[in-house]
Amino acid sequence: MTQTAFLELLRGRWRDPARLLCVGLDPEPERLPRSVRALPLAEGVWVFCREVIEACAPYVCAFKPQIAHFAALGLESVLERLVAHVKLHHPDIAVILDAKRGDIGSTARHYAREAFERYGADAVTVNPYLGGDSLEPFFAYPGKGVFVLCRTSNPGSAELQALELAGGERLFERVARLAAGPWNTNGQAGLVVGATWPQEVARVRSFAPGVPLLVPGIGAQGGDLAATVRAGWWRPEFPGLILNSSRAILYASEGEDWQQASAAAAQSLVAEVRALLADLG
Ligand SMILES: O=c1ccn([C@@H]2O[C@H](COP(=O)(O)O)[C@@H](O)[C@H]2O)c(=O)[nH]1
Repeated sequence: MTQTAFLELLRGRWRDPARLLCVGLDPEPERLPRSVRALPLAEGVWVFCREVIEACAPYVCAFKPQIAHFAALGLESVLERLVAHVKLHHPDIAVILDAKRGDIGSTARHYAREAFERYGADAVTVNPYLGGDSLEPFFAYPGKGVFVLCRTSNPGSAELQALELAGGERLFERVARLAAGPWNTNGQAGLVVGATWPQEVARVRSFAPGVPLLVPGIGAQGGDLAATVRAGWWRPEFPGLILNSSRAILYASEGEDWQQASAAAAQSLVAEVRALLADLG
């Protein structure tokens, strides 16, 4: 069966231009609602994530499972099942596997296979530190999105990513230029830029026009939603922003009304984005 290319999935969901939300799936056993914690761990994580997917599906352009949250618990099979669930029940919604892979080519081939063949993700996050050749195995997959870490949301990200290179360009700017240009051999490149750095979102947008930006950092990390949308939004038919929120949606309520609480949090984020876009004109 041919799969829809990642950018086509985004275009489909962006027919509603405010549907820029990506809900991150970062299960944390101690934060699961009491009734879910009563289940065996694998069953609890499956039920919790599946219900969040169902509650939030109307509001999202993508889901982003974070692989460490599953692998650390030995729950890779739950992750496989969740991706398959999205692909079966919501085939128009993209799954971005947040794995931040990066290694020499021979190993990177296995990471790419893991993301796209084992898990069946539509896109994956990768670390560019080893250079363009380490990313080739990911870009070798036609139609699969490759999100290159550019200016990450964490407090220490400037330590390396903002270093000034000879000639004055900063490292993250070089990454943006390379990822949008020569590295992007399958035409499905994206960049990861934190909502905690809206000015850098604007810089990255100027180096990578029209490239989708995966923007974590709103919600639990306190990133600036309004400034981010203004800085990174591209065009009405291709807004170019995937705004990730994980904990603020997943754990909107840690009580037994969690499905409704997650749906309400997702809906209100989309409403906020809609109001911001109306202001943009
Ligand atoms: O720069 C980055 C890159 C990835 N992440 C990941 O996104 C989510 C954010 O979770 P919140 O609960 O919304 O803070 C998480 O999976 C990170 O690993 C990021 O935060 N920053």
